[in-house]
Amino acid sequence: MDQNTKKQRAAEAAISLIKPGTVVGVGTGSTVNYFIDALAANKIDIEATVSSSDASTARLKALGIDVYDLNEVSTYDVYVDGADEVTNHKHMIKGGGAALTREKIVAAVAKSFICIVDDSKKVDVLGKFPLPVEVIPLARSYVAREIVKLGGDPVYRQGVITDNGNVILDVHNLSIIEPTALETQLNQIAGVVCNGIFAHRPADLVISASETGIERW
Ligand SMILES: O=C[C@H](O)[C@H](O)[C@H](O)COP(=O)(O)O
Repeated sequence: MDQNTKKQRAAEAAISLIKPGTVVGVGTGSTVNYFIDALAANKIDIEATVSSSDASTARLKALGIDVYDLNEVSTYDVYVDGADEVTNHKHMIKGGGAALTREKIVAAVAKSFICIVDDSKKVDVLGKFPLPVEVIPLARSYVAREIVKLGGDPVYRQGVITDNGNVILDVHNLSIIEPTALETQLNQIAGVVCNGIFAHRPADLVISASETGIERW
């Protein structure tokens, strides 16, 4: 079974957790694209969505699904998003598609976070996937030097501007033993907008698809 089929199966497994009449939080990426398509195909009568990126907003609207501005919503039940890595503790690395900051905000407003992945994303320790850090453009070199002091190897993601007008540093060679502490530490560097560790707000449920079926934890 190829990776895209697994992504699709994880996305479709999340559909049964979506209740009619509710607002649904929608993440970003190829796995979430399958979720958006399944939301439309299953014709679940949701009230609307809130979205974590311009790309997801465009896909939702193209399929006739309403998108609320997050400022119109005080809270909502379920946020569904993919991840680049996820652990048994439901900590994640996100931001491979540069959408980490809006994802963290939209996830923060949700009562629960459902992470949908194929089984290649499951890891014991975060950090093999280079950690995305969104940075104010003016601060790029300064932030990179500060990250080197923390033991990481930052690489500027050339040609990528986030939906917020910022740039991304991908930090290689981190073994993230204490994700909550590193999430906080990175956020304290002046010029960092957000980093891709989701540990302060982990997932509540991970749905992972493999050759043999769906695993939930
Ligand atoms: O910025 C992108 C997001 O964090 C994605 O959720 C993450 O990169 C996983 O993407 P995909 O489902 O395409 O593997």
